[in-house]
This record gives sequence, structure tokens and C-alpha cells, in this order.
Amino acid sequence: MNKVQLINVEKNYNSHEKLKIKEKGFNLHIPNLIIEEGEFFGLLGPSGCGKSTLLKLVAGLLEMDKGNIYIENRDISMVTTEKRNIGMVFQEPLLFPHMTLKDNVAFGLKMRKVKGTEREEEVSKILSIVGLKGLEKRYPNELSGGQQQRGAIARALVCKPNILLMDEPFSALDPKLREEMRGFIKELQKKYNITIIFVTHDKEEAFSLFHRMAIMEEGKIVQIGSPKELYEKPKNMFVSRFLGIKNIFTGNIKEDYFYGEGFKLYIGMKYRNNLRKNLCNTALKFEKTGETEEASLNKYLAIKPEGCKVIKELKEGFSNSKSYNDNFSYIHGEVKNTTFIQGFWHLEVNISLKCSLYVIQINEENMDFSPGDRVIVKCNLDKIDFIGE
Ligand SMILES: Nc1ncnc2c1ncn2[C@@H]1O[C@H](COP(=O)(O)OP(=O)(O)OP(=O)(O)O)[C@@H](O)[C@H]1O
Repeated sequence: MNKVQLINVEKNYNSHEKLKIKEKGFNLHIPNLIIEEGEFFGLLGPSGCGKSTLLKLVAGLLEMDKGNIYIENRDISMVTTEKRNIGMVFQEPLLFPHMTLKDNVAFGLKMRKVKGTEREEEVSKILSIVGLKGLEKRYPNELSGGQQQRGAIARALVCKPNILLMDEPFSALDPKLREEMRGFIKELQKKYNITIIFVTHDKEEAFSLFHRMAIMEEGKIVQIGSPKELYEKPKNMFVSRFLGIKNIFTGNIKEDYFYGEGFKLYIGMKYRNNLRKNLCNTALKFEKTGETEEASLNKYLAIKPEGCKVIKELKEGFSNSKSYNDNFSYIHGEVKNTTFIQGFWHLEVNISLKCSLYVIQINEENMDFSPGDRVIVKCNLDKIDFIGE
């Protein structure tokens, strides 16, 4: 079921009278965004791309210039914030300092005129759900950062909101607590099937939490998908860079090879497999120059670190970049850096004077690596792709 839908929503800060005429305005435009019931949905993007603006529009804290917002198929565009029944959690817990935790959590219910005993029951229930039972009488300054944020979550959930909006709720916490809180919200979301829209610019947070996420740039959604989909098929260089996807090389395709800066990689099978046809509409721009299409292509080649395997070069005469069977390509290199993390090698291999390839592979017996080792990198052609600009 559609829980939230935004249709043709626009917010233009140009019309903000405080902005000087010459100042470049900001324009948010969301043609159509659907968030499903029980979905943990992320809004991701660099600072200033409009994540909080989008959240505020859903909450009714900002007025739209155009468009409609629906919650459970009801147009709430003209409905006030209080009547939208939305829970909100911000970066700072924003608990009232002069109230106990219990009173803070009860506040929303009191405003809704929920009677004493029912209120007590609801507050007690939600405090035990967020793991704060026993701390009812404490004031915010007597709670840790994580406890305060749990208090803020309890306060947002106690009125049984339609949706929970969270704007970088854990970014002020230290790394250990942040991880703990991520685990906590993930479990809570799953257990109670809460629909959450969560703003972050932290990739790690995004990959560990969201069912789906939207990557935003300058007020627009560039790509939507599950973290896995976005990692495997980033739409363009902006998404790839933002997600920190490694091993992206510029170069040209000619015949069965990709020519990067100082290296070449056999991509025959991948190329023949109609990849070119699939990408024509999205990524690759074929210039009609009269030359062969292949020669005139300027492309970004992405090689997934986990799709490669580094093998020690034992014998001479291994011809560079030749495929021994159709689904792999081989490239010579020299190990530049090695890091061993919990059973995995993270290797940086120089494949030319200008380019290095980052590889992640499981540790195997007799497979120790050191900087300076001559190696062969075996690339799985299923794990290479081309990306549009
Ligand atoms: N009230 C306002 N008046 C004018 N411009 C504004 C206003 N609020 C935000 N902006 C501008 O709109 C753009 C989007 O802001 P927004 O806070 O939505 O970004 P964000 O993606 O949430 O950023 P961050 O990650 O830094 O919180 C920014 O360029 C910002 O300067």
C-alpha cells in the first residue's frame, strides 16, 4: 500500500523574499515519489541537496509552492502539521529540559487530551519498548546522549504516528553509540512495521538501514533503489562517487578492449553480450563521427573490488589482459598497499603509472601479500560495468 506519495512537489527558495536577486536560488522538484507501508526509506545526498526540505514538506513544517502530498491516499497538502499525525526525530533530542523523561514522552498525549491512566499505560509501554524503563523520573540532563535520543524516539512514537520522519538522528552521537542506535532503530522498525523516512549523508548508515533510498542532487532525485541495486548499478558518476564506489576508470573501448590510462583490459565477452545495446539509452553516448562507434566512445569503466582476485605472479610469459576463458580478464600489476581486516585482504594494486585497482578478497592459505609483489589481477567480467556521466 502507498503510505506516502509526493506528486509534482516543488519548493523554490528563490521566491524567498530575504534572498537577494543575484543569489542563486534553490529549487526542489519531486515529480513522483512513493514510499510504501512499512518501508524504511532513506534520503541521501550531499549537504544542501534538499533532504531536510523534503522532510519538512512531508511534515507540513514548510509550505510547498506546487504539488500534492498524499498519506494513505488522502491528500494532506492543506492539512496542518498537528493533524498530519507524523512523528519527528531530529539530530538533537530536543527534550524539554524542565520535564522528566516520563513527562516529555507524555506531552503529545496530553496535548491530545488522552486521559491519565491511558496516558500512563501508553508512556510505560513505549518506554519499555525503547529500553528506558526505570528512568522515568530522570531529567534530560541526567540521561546519556543515546538515552536522550531513545527518549525522543519514544516521544515521537507514543502517539502512534502514520510515519516517522528522522533527520540525521544519530549524527551527534559517538561512533559506538551510533552503531548501537542503528541496530536499535532497525529492530524497532522491523518489529512494529513502522514507515520511516530517514535523512542521512552517511553511506554506511544508509547501507545498513534502508530498504530503499533516494540519492538527491541539487533538489532532484537522481536515483532510487535498494542499497544493493544502487551499488550494483549506479546511474551515473555522481551516484558512484557519492556512494564511494571504487575503481572507476576513464577510457575508450576499441574492439574487445577497454583502454584506460596506461592499461588495457579485455572486455570482449561483456561487450559482445549486448551490453552496448543495453547501455545505449542510459550511459553511453555514441557520437556519430563516421569512425567506428567503439573508437569514439569515452567511458567510465567500473570494476567491483569484490569481483577481482589477486594472484601472485609465479611464471613469466603471462600475456597482459588476455582472457583465458570468456568470463575473466587478467591484468598485471604491482601491490601498492595491503590491509588485512578480519579475514579479508584489502589490496591496492598499481596497474599502470597512473591507475591503481582496489581489490577485496578473502584470505587463503599461502596467499600473503606485501607492497612490491608482482601480481596478476583476475577480473570477473560480470563485475565490470560502464557508467554514464
Ligand atoms: N529558509 C531558507 N531560505 C532560503 N534557502 C534555504 C532555506 N532553507 C534551506 N535553504 C537552502 O536550500 C537548500 C537545501 O537545504 P536543506 O536543508 O534541505 O539541505 P540538506 O540536504 O538537508 O542539507 P544538510 O545535509 O546540510 O542538512 C540549501 O541550499 C539551503 O541553503
